[in-house]
Formats: sequence, C-alpha cells, structure tokens
Amino acid sequence: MEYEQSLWQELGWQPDSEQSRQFERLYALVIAGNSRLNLTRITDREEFWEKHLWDSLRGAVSFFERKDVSAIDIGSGAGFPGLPIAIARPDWYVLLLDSVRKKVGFIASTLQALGVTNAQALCGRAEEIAHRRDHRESYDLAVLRAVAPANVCAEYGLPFVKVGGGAVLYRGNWEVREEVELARACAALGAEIAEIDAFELPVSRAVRHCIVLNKTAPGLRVFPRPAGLPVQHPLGALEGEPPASEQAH
Ligand SMILES: C[S@@+](CC[C@H](N)C(=O)[O-])C[C@H]1O[C@@H](n2cnc3c(N)ncnc32)[C@H](O)[C@@H]1O
Repeated sequence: MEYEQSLWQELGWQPDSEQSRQFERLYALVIAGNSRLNLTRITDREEFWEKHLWDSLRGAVSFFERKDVSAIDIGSGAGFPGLPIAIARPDWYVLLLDSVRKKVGFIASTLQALGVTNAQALCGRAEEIAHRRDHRESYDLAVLRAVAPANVCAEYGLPFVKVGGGAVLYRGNWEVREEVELARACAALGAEIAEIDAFELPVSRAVRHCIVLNKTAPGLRVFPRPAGLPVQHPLGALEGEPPASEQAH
C-alpha cells in the first residue's frame, strides 16, 4: 500500500497494523452503508483515504502529543472526523454527536463492528446537548467539519469545551469576512482564534484550512441559543450577504 504509506508520511503519523485494518473495515462499512443511508459522495478508495481519513486526522494531529484527551465531534455524519481520530488515539475518549438518528445508528454499529471501545455515538442537536450538565464545558477538544458557517460552529462547539481546551473548525476556503465574523463570535463565547492553519490535501491539492480556537473564559449560559437560532441569526455576523464559500469544505 504505497499510496497510503506516502499519505501517512506527509501527516507525520503512522497507523499500526490494527489501525490499518480498522481503516480498511471502516471503508468497507461506509461503502456498504452508503447504498441504504446516502452517507457520503466519496466512494473511490484513494479519495476516501485522502478526504476522509487523512483530512480527519490532519485537523487533530497537532493535539496528538496530548494523552487521555476527551473530544467531541459535532455534526459527525458518517463519523468524520471523529471516528478516524478515535481509531488513531485509543487512549482518547471521543463522543460522536449528530442530530440525524440514522447516521448515529450507522456510527454506533460501525464502532461495534470495528471493536472501537473509546468512542460513543449520541443523537441530538448541539444546541440542546451543550446545556446538559454532563456535557457542558466537559471536553478538551471539539471538532466540527462541514457543519455550518464558522461562527455558527463556534456557537455549537465552544460551550462543550473546558476553559483551557480548544476547538478545531475544518474548513475549505477561508475568507477575511469569515474570520472577522468568527472573531466577533469568539469574543461572545469566551474564546479566541489561536491559529489559521492553511494547507493542501496531499493528492488532489484541494485547499483546506483548520481554524484552531482556544477557550479562555467560561461561556455565558445563554449559549448555544435554542435550536435553529444560531443558523438564523449567526453570532458576530456582518451586514450583507455571506460569502458562498461559508458552508463549503
Ligand atoms: C455535511 S454533514 C458533515 C458530516 C461530517 N462532519 C463530515 O465532514 O463528513 C453535516 C452534519 O451535521 C449535522 N448537524 C447539523 N447541524 C447540527 C446540530 N445543530 N447538531 C447536531 N448535528 C448537526 C447534520 O445532521 C449532518 O450529519
């Protein structure tokens, strides 16, 4: 598997044989589940390795030096980026949250089939689950890929994060306007933008940005606002039409 070897070299992290086996099995399960559940448009094997496995790990790899991290993947869909992260770091705990029951069912059965015991799937909306005492400000790391505009993702994710913890927003293109809006949202949510990490995927050369947020202060209890409000009235939004790239990944 020369192709996969070169991907992992570029990431600076190598799966062991058990993790490679789990990635193979994950691919087979996603392809099998796709016909029933329409989970992803990425079905080509090499594309799956690059856009689902490599990309999922790329956003979290800078945290890999930390042990026993408690992480939450919000809007996990078929399990990305949280599932590859849970496979890569068996000492971490990863909660995979999504509001669509059939997707959460797929994640739960996949965790079982893969023998992944350090992750759980939960069905619910971020706006509701973040107010539960057992989840609020309880995680070292929140990851969100392709869920909503960045300022909305900040409102979904930061209330789950402990003070001193972080969030990674996986984005495609990145515009100045998004950064201004995100910075304004972060100011309301007790966080700051720590890093904007721009890179290209190793094969397709598609542009990606990982936006790293640091939680610096406890958040106000009003956040996240009730379901739907963060999208309808995004925190920190500037006047005028949002850029077309905001939802893109
Ligand atoms: C485009 S999919 C991305 C899935 C995955 N993160 C990925 O990158 O492949 C967005 C997912 O976010 C979920 N989602 C959107 N808003 C949500 C919310 N407020 N709470 C929980 N899940 C949400 C949707 O159900 C959907 O599965």
